[in-house]
Amino acid sequence: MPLQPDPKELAARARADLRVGLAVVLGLDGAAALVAAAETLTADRLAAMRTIAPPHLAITPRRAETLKARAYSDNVARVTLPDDAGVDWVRNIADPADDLMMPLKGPLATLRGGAEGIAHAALRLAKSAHLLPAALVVPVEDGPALAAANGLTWLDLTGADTLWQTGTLTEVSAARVPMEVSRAGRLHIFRPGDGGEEHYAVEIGRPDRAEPVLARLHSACFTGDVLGSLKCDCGPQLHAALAAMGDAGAGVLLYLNQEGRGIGLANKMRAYSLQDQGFDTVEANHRLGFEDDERDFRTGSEILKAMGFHSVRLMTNNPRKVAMMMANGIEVAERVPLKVGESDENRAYLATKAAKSGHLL
Ligand SMILES: Nc1nc2c(ncn2[C@@H]2O[C@H](COP(=O)(O)OP(=O)(O)OP(=O)(O)O)[C@@H](O)[C@H]2O)c(=O)[nH]1
Ligand SMILES: [Zn+2]
Repeated sequence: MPLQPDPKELAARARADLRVGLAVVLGLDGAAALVAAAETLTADRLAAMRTIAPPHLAITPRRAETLKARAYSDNVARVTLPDDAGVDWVRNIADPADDLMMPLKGPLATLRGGAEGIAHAALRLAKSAHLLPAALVVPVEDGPALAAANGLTWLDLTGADTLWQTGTLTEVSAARVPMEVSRAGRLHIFRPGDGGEEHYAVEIGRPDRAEPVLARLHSACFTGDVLGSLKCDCGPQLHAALAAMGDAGAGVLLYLNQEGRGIGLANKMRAYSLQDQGFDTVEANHRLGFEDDERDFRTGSEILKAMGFHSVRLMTNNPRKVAMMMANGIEVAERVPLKVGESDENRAYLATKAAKSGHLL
């Protein structure tokens, strides 16, 4: 029935629900569970969830490692909630902000064996909602009935394997934007079909689609791009890439809204707080429960293809970007190094990226 939402549309609704603090009901292979994000959980909701069945808290194996809890899986760790645990307990497990002040959170009991698919999906949903990757999970008997009785979103993940893939991107508008680097600037806006962030393509001149185009995949960095933060090299890289395209008379810069290497600005500021406590950029992401890089570079290759490009001269120091382009049908005719903006403040950050994330110095 065309009026009914499909799983991708329901997932978009579920993400919005989690962000406002609503629980959602997830189903997988005949099992079902009530799921709420740890970050937005209220005491009332926690109490209501407890009346249904004993909850557990799904966290990532990365976060479990910091908390010295056994994950028993590469996908998710499921921490049993003590009877007297309230929202503060849940938040302290989810959020590493006070780890150093209150290091003893354990010993934490974790579940071993049994179906973990829903707990894993709950983490993926929380991540894609740019919340902390931690979710309260309460197994339920009849998912659709519970959802219908309480006006909650029911999302059955059975067979919905494409749910986590980037949605199709559609160009929604474009217009001329004369810029300092080039009068012949044009901004294109692309919207994904999954309700996620829009991404932008800045086209300079009229690049020949038959030739490799000078290209940059730039991930949004509010602090670097807008505030001129000295903690990273993003602002200088953005401006140097645009200037090089202006000089060449042609190029395309994709401005991908993947703030904080895909964890969102709120989580990036959590990571910055941890960096002020002495952790490096990679350790900070791991303590929060994220991988060091959560970006999906397929978005970039999809936009390039939609614009008619097949081959790029890619301005980057990140070999992963090159590999992802090649794996997704865009030829990288040349890698053009982009080394600008090194300062006393970001030297250690750049060295960490080279040592731990494979960036080329
Ligand atoms: N999580 C996290 N993200 C950061 C940090 N510093 C910068 N970022 C983000 O990192 C991303 C930088 O991306 P890019 O400029 O594409 O950099 P890159 O992967 O190093 O690759 P190239 O610049 O192409 O060599 C942006 O999304 C920033 O917001 C940090 O300390 N933690
Ligand atoms: Zn930055």
